[in-house]
Amino acid sequence: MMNRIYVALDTPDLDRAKAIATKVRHHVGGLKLGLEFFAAHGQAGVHAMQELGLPIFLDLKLHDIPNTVAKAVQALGALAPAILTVHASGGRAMLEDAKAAAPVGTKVIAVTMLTSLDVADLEATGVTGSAHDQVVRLTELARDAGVDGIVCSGAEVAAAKALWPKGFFVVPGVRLPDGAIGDQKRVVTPRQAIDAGASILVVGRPITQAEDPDTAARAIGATL
Ligand SMILES: O=C(O)c1cc(=O)[nH]c(=O)n1[C@@H]1O[C@H](COP(=O)(O)O)[C@@H](O)[C@H]1O
Repeated sequence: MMNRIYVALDTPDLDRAKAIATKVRHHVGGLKLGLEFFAAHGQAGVHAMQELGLPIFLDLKLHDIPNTVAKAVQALGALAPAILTVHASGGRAMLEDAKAAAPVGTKVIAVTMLTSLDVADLEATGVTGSAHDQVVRLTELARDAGVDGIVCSGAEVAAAKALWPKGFFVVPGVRLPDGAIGDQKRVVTPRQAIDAGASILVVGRPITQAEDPDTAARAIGATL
């Protein structure tokens, strides 16, 4: 079974990103590069990380008008990432155009409700109802727009998968029972997320902030 952990290399320091990736490369299935890394290093930084030979998840959570997102996806297509994220709340036309602009081998994945939000945060943005309802609504939108899958917390992934059995489900915000939660709000254990139907897990600080990232990645993998 392929390794389902993507390590989130959230740092603006290219040498640090490379050092962590080199340490954990045999214990993760891929590397996730996000806004922090991309803002600092752009496409050249992604190329540098591709030298490690692992699949790249480019997590830029694009959210803009359809034309702008499609053109950005087209420009990023040169990197041929395995996975690319957009925000589901950008709407159906944006999702359709993002998918149409992506290379054939790139999964376009729609972020539903960030794992750093709770119901009160959602309500402050004008959306009432539970996290479950919001994830279900955006999962249906993403599925009907023809993208490849969604990002949600481990608390909603079972409901999302029931609506979309062939979808690809990315679950971040996972923590071992004794782990520091930080800014995340809807957290489950890695094992709970996999049991509930996650296709892959995104794990950042529990690996990158550990004294020994290699041991931490192995310990998480051993619970799956
Ligand atoms: O799209 C994501 O990967 C993502 C979506 C989401 O709802 N929540 C979330 O935490 N993430 C990302 O997952 C990673 C979680 O990092 P840690 O909380 O350090 O494990 C970060 O890189 C976030 O950008």
